[in-house]
Amino acid sequence: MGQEEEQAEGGRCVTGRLAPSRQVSSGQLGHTGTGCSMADPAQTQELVYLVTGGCGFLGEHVVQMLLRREPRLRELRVFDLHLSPWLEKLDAGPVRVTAIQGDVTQAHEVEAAVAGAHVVIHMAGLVDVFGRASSETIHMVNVEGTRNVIEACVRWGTRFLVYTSSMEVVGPNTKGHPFYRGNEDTPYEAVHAHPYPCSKALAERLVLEANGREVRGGLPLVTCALRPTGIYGEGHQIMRDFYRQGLRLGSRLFRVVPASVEHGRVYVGNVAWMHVLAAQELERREGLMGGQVYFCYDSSPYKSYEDFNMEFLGPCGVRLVGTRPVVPSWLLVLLAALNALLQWLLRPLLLYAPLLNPYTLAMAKTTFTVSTTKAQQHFGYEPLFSWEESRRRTIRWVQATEG
Ligand SMILES: NC(=O)c1ccc[n+]([C@@H]2O[C@H](COP(=O)([O-])OP(=O)(O)OC[C@H]3O[C@@H](n4cnc5c(N)ncnc54)[C@H](O)[C@@H]3O)[C@@H](O)[C@H]2O)c1
Ligand SMILES: C[C@@H](CO)CCC[C@@H](C)[C@H]1CC[C@H]2[C@@H]3[C@H](O)C=C4C[C@@H](O)CC[C@]4(C)[C@H]3CC[C@]12C
Repeated sequence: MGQEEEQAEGGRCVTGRLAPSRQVSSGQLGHTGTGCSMADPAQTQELVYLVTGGCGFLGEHVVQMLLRREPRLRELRVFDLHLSPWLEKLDAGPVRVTAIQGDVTQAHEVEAAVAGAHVVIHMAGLVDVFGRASSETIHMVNVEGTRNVIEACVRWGTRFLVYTSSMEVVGPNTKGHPFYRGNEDTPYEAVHAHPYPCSKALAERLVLEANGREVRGGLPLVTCALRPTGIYGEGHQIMRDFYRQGLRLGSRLFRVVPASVEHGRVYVGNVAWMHVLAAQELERREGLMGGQVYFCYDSSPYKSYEDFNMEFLGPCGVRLVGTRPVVPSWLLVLLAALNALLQWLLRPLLLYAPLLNPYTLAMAKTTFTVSTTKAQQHFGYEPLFSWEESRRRTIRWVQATEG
């Protein structure tokens, strides 16, 4: 557990913008031999993987994990609206990495990327609970983008599709009902009002309903959805925002949510590992895994959102003031509503999108934690990183962000 190698540098990546036709440009990376790759030369490298959203927070970890833990990988296609510079420093060993700048809302771009892929991990999406994007845009990217991915799989005969869903497909709901250490079968009234959870729920349904559809060549499509809770780890933008806010406030943050509210969190490396494992096992266990949902979990402790963040920000010199909320609940509700009003009033002039709004407050105030072993039972998932290792890596990253 937790003994993953450090990310190695070296190699080169040939990136290519999508041509209007279905062909993507690609390049063979030189093998620099780092010891990071799990590839066994004796095994045939035959598989082509496509990761949509592969340049995002989770996507980067999935790309790295695939390179280390999928010995059958021949080509890895990384599809994203914005290609990241780290792609050029990837050490891909003998694997061909194809970077594709594309938009999931454009069916022809998705088709070109999917053609010839054996497995698709679809995680491209707009993660927006702060009102940065319109509900129409969120729907277009998260739902119609997912529809395009499914249709491309059917068209080109790609049989295995793993979708990155979210805990928010279940809750917290608009009524603030607690979901206390629940699992995939726990009854819960899933009622969505916000565009982001609505879009994730619709997209997840599309993916699950597509399981069993006949793809080109006559075989069935096999799909599953993974539902992370709040992901943390290296690259987590919101953690960085809290750290900067703490520094601005004189190395302090103020408790505003009761410590008794539990919030589910999971380390990004473990979420990435779960994606890789699910993708690998879909083929062997299609009868069991096809059409299933799995919460992403590991041994991260159950804590409130703020107390959990302090596990990393504390060692970086930030302290949390108050054992109870320092602001009365009604005032926080008022501030959140005021932020929403300001956002609406200022919209014609500028984008005002603070962390606190009625929706994020409701999320932070509602217990939502999972306790399940379904992924372990269905495809043998065990977290790769212990809590201690996840914490150590995250602290090191937070320290480095302001360094
Ligand atoms: N971060 C979390 O806590 C969390 C929790 C549960 C589920 N998820 C899900 O995990 C996935 C990845 O989330 P993340 O936290 O890495 O977010 P992210 O924003 O860092 O990554 C999303 C990636 O998708 C890309 N993208 C956005 N629109 C696109 C488009 N139209 N076409 C192609 N690419 C596009 C972005 O450029 C980005 O690189 C999302 O589907 C999200 O809903 C995230
Ligand atoms: C009241 C504030 C004072 O400290 C705290 C606000 C915290 C919020 C910004 C975050 C509380 C819960 C977070 C969400 C949760 O972890 C799960 C998510 C699911 C995922 O699909 C996307 C990210 C997120 C919505 C995440 C976003 C930030 C919070 C709302």
